[in-house]
Amino acid sequence: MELGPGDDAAIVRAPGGRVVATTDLLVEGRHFRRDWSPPYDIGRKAAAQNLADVVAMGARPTALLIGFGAPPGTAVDWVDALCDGLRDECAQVEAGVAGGDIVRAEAVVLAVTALGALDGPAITRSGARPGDVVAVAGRLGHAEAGVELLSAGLREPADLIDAHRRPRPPYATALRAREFGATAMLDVSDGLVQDLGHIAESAGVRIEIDGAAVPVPPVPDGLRLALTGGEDHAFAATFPEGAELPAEWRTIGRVVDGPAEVLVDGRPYRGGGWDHFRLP
Ligand SMILES: Nc1ncnc2c1ncn2[C@@H]1O[C@H](COP(=O)(O)OP(=O)(O)O)[C@@H](O)[C@H]1O
Ligand SMILES: Cc1ncc(C[n+]2csc(CCOP(=O)(O)OP(=O)(O)O)c2C)c(N)n1
Ligand SMILES: [Mg+2]
Ligand SMILES: [Mg+2]
Ligand SMILES: [Mg+2]
Repeated sequence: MELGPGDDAAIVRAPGGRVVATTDLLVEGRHFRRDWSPPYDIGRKAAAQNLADVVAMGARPTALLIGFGAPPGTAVDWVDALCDGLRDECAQVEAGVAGGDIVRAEAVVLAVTALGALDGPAITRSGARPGDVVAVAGRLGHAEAGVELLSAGLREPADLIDAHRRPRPPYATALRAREFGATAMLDVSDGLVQDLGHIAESAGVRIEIDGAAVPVPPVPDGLRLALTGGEDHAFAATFPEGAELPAEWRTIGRVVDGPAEVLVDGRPYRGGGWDHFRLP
C-alpha cells in the first residue's frame, strides 16, 4: 500500500497498472448472527469472503475497504474485535485494511471491497475447455453443516460450527493455480454445483462431477451438503488434462463438450445452492 487510511482515499500499488476489485455485502441475520458468532469471527469471515474472490481471479489481494453500519449502543469492544478479525484474515495474504466508513444502521452490515494485483493473465470463469479436469481445494459443505446445527439450536461438533463462523479458504494453494495451468477458477460461496454452473455457462461447456470423488463433511448427509452448501470458500478450478495439481487440490470431475450444465454421476443435479431471493 502506498498510502493507507487517513486521506480522502487510499493509494494501492498495481503492477502492470491493473487492480482487481470486488465487493461482497454481509448483513446481520443473513450472513451471520451476533448470537452465533463472536465479532472476531465475523470480521474474519467478512474479509475471507472478499479475499477469496480476489484470489479466485488469480490475483494477489492487496487491500480491503470496509463500509460498516451498526445499531446505536454497539459496544466499542465488539467493534474492536471485529476489526481484529478483519486484520488477521488480511494478514493471511499480506493484505491490509486501507480505509472505510462507519454509519448508524438498524442491523450490523459490512460492505467490503477487496482490491488485488495481477502479475499475469487473470483466471476467469470462461476459460474452461473440454478435456480439462475439474478440481477443488478446501472444505465443502462444512459451513452449511454448521448453519444447520446452529439453526437446530446445537453448538457441536465444534469444527462444523467453526466452519460457519470462520471459513478457511486455502489461499496459498489457490494462488499457485495459474502456475499449474488453471484455465478457470472461482470460490465456492453459493454451493459447488451452482458455482460450477457459472463456469459451465460462461465457458459454454458441460461439467461432469463424480460424486464419489467429492470431499464431504463428516455428517450423514455429507454429499448433499458438499454439492449445495456455500460459504466454505473452497476454490474450484479447471486444469488441462494430465496437468500436475498444486498441493491440496483433488480432481472431482471433467469438462466435456455439451450444453452448459453440471451433471453429478451422469444426471443433472437439481435444487440446492444459495439464492438470496428464494421465497421461504
Ligand atoms: N448488483 C450488482 N450489480 C452489478 N454486478 C453485480 C451485482 N451483483 C453481482 N454482480 C456481479 O456478478 C458477478 C457474480 O457475483 P456474485 O453472485 O456476488 O458472486 P461471487 O461473489 O461469488 O463472485 C460478479 O462479477 C459481480 O460483480
Ligand atoms: C444466519 C445465517 N443464515 C444462513 C447462512 C447461509 N448463507 C448466507 S449467505 C450464503 C451464500 C453466500 O453469500 P453471498 O452473499 O451470496 O456471497 P457471494 O456468493 O456473493 O460471495 C449462505 C450459504 C448464514 N451464513 N448465516
Ligand atoms: Mg459476490
Ligand atoms: Mg463472493
Ligand atoms: Mg452468492
